[in-house]
Amino acid sequence: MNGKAKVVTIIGAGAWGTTLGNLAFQNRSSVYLWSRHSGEDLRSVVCTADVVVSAVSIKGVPPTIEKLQKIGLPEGTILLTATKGLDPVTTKTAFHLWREAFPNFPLVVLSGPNLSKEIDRGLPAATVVSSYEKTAAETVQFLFASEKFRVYINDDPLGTELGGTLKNVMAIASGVCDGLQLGTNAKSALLTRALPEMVRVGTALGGRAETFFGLSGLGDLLATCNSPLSRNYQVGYQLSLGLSLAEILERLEGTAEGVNTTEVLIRIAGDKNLYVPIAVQVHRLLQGEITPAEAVTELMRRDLKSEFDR
Ligand SMILES: NC(=O)C1=CN([C@@H]2O[C@H](COP(=O)(O)OP(=O)(O)OC[C@H]3O[C@@H](n4cnc5c(N)ncnc54)[C@H](O)[C@@H]3O)[C@@H](O)[C@H]2O)C=CC1
Ligand SMILES: O=C(CO)COP(=O)(O)O
Repeated sequence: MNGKAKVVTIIGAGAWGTTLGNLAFQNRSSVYLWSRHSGEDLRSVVCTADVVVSAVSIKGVPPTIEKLQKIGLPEGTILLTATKGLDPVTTKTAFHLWREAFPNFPLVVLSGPNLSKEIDRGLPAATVVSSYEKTAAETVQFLFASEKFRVYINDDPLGTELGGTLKNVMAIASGVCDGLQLGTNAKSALLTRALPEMVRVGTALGGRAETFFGLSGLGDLLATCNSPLSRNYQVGYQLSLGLSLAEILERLEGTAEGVNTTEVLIRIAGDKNLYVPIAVQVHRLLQGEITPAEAVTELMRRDLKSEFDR
């Protein structure tokens, strides 16, 4: 299948699934947006699709995979995952889960600095689609690319996905930084130190270091850590104003994956002996063990070290 795909089925009618559906529709694809609440038969909309997009949050990935395994997808269907999270049961990324479940299907990851509300307004943005199967990546590239949405490809799906996943933890920290009005120096220090922490974890989990300096790593870190549109940023910001995590999540519009990702990341870091000082403080904050101000103090009073150690 070359050029623009004709039929795209998107599973997950949340903010991101809806935005991706609109982008493909504007490119003249036939788009089915499927939600578990719609009552529509999933089999009928996936079996005719050239591309099946998973835009569910991480907790929706295992049940979605299970449904599709029962249905049995036609050979050659391209699977695209747009989830940014870590599975709390296995600690795996969505790419890993999809790869294990559908080893013989072309699998593509889409991740980048993509705040859906800005894309919905028609503002320009760029993203990355990544796959070990170049033809599949190119098909997805043409499916979504437009004058408003520039789509790059690469061949490091794990690194691409982990950039988008790990920056959500940093976005919580960044929201705290802004909520406490710590200033531009502090924010610059935080984001600059966040990147090597992401690289450390991301490369230990199989991503390539250079990928984290691209759109799906640094790009998404900057977008999410600087925007009140980010749900993860909002979690940190509102914690710093004194709201409880439960109150924030209750009122939040949509999913803040960083809350679960932080918990899973701390387990991974423990198992693999990875140094993740920012994530540790975000975790303690989310657990209610420390206040936002104490988290900042803890980060500032660590042993002095060389900038490029560990
Ligand atoms: N909103 C955004 O700007 C972007 C979001 N993402 C990622 O896309 C994913 C979805 O995000 P949003 O659409 O914003 O979240 P959302 O909260 O608006 O929607 C979540 C979607 O997941 C589905 N879902 C949740 N649990 C499920 C389950 N157990 N079974 C089946 N489906 C389930 C919901 O029905 C809904 O369609 C997240 O991993 C997020 O990090 C990625 C890029 C941009
Ligand atoms: O991933 C995103 C932007 O690239 C969306 O960020 P939030 O999930 O924090 O809203």
